[in-house]
Amino acid sequence: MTSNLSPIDTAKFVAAKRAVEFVEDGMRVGLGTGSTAAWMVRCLGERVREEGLKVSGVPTSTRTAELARQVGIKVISLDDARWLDITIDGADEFDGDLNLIKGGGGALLQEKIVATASDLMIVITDPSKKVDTLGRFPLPVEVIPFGWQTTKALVEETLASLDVLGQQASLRMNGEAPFVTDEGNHIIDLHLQRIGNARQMSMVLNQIPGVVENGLFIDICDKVVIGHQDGRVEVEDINDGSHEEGTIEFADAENLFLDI
Ligand SMILES: O=C(CO)[C@H](O)[C@H](O)COP(=O)(O)O
Repeated sequence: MTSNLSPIDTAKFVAAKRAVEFVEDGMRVGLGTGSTAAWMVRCLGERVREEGLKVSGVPTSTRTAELARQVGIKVISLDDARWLDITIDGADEFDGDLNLIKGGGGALLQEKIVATASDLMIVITDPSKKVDTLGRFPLPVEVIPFGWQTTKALVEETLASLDVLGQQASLRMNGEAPFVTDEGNHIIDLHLQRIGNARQMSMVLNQIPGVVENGLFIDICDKVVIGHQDGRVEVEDINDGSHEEGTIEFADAENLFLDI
């Protein structure tokens, strides 16, 4: 099999293509955000257009909503759906218990709400994002703009009392201005290197006034689909401990990308 996609995009496509096989007719589907999730939206759109699959999608960002509409997926709000059958999203890191760091793309708040409202949460990824212990990727923390510098100082004080190696916190920027999320908030990235107790870290961060949510997803993800650049795909399920392997045809991936 050949494709003009880069090896990393091929791996993302392979994971996305396998993951959308879990979507069934009539399902309400949470649509993640990021470059891997974008492949999933394209692959799901292909099933909608070519198989007549009927799904309603709840996007986790304005970017994803726009792409979903472009590829023919019916878009509804979470309030319309109330509860979802499945969510498929990317991640910045995952560990052996399928706990995650998310929010590299700045959509962690909607992503966590949508994933938590889903019967099944699937993460799609390439193998490079697997870690023994979370924390190599900077942990995003969404904070309200009011008094963000005070909130940042409180976060730094809290880090000093926890089992972490690094304690540097930086405001995420978009050029010269602070990055603004879809909900009008800012993001503080925590450069920790290693999070010894992710569950505790998540709970403690969310107790700080001004913090809206953090990017640790604990006990939320059910399955991880890992795509490889040669077309191999692995599916791990944390609930039943299963591990399956297969292959995905990726020669047509580029067309899907260019068409939409
Ligand atoms: O959490 C996210 C966005 O908030 C993304 O899922 C995460 O950043 C992974 O992105 P990509 O697939 O582009 O590597």
